[in-house]
Amino acid sequence: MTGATRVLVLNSGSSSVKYQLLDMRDEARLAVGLVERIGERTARLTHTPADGRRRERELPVPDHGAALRLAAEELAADGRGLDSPELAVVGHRVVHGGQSFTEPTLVDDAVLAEIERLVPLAPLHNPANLAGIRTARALNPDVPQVAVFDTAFHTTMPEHAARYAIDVATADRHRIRRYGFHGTSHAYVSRRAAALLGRDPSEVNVIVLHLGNGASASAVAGGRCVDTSMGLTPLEGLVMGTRSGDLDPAVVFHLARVAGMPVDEIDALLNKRSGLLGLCGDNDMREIARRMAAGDPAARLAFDVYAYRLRKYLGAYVAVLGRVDAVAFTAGVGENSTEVRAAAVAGLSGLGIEIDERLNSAAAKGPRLISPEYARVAVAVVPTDEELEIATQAFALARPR
Ligand SMILES: Nc1ncnc2c1ncn2[C@@H]1O[C@H](COP(=O)(O)OP(=O)(O)O)[C@@H](O)[C@H]1O
Ligand SMILES: CC(=O)OP(=O)(O)O
Ligand SMILES: [Mg+2]
Repeated sequence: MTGATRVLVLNSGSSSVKYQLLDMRDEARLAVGLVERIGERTARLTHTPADGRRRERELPVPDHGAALRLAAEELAADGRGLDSPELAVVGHRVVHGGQSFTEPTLVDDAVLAEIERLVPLAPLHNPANLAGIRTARALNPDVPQVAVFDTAFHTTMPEHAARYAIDVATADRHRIRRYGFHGTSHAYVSRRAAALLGRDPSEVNVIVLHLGNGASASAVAGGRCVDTSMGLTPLEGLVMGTRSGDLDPAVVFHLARVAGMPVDEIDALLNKRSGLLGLCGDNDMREIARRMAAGDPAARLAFDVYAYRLRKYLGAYVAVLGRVDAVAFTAGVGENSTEVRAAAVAGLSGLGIEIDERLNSAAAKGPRLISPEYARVAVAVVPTDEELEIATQAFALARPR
């Protein structure tokens, strides 16, 4: 491999920026960083270069542009700033690509304008992603920027899965349909699950359970997504750390009419104060497991609601796929919580889905099977790596051919 081989990956959330600098020759991480609490009185930056000597700073960071300039300063202090000739491309996670973007895309002014046009569909995420792209461009106008969309992998969903059963004209006018998110992770993990079975992705049907702070399930048939649990926004579907997931839409009318809540307050309630946090006051699954072990009934209920929703989606996606070869657990909770994995598949042996308790609780890293050998469906733990996937896609697009 000749020429520049480094990729900077930016993942801008609503109040944080995560970044990684990778060298694509060996996929080594040259730096990993996080700026959190952007816009609050003091933000915190954590930067860990390849030597593992972590640096931390607390300071006010007003917006995402300022966060990226700070990250660039830290990288420059390592001799790896955005002006380095080794930098091949900057890859950006962009949450909402609507129906416009089905693949990673080299950013130009038209692409920026289209991401801007999608802001009403993702008011918390897309502005942060845009700020990241604009700032990276300003810091080095010569380095290509590639946008990798959370929604892209789900654009293969058939119309009957993507449509809500509402008036078609209204839906179309306002671009209301099911888009799905976490696509980079679902794509990566479904491919890795196929590899774990020693099969080509085109030959296998996989259910992926991405369980982080945000959580979503997807049904992947022969490498293509056919359904996913998030919808117009990342609020639909599974119970999450702070989001309710599925509920009767009439709950919203009820809160407005009977409780007198303004729409922004309902939005905040369902997105930020619901899910596990709303049910028991904690959104960290480790804490919930600890409280549950100590006999705390609220934590128990939160866990049961979470696991029950997961089980329902598993059953639904067995029906969607007809034949399932693998179920893959991923992200913070999926990779680490033996309790959640066990509860999610409890009672599903009739569907061929079961796990081996010893394998499930073994302390292991990396992709691994946790189902008994005789089981019809392979159940696996497959660590996700959205940053590596974004870097790989961005590098492939930006490399001179
Ligand atoms: N050892 C663990 N056991 C159970 N849950 C864990 C463990 N480690 C992390 N988690 C959970 O993972 C979640 C965060 O997942 P992560 O994929 O990092 O989230 P995101 O990227 O969406 O912010 C938290 O709820 C945390 O409690
Ligand atoms: C889209 C989404 O839900 O992302 P996250 O899990 O990072 O909040
Ligand atoms: Mg994550």
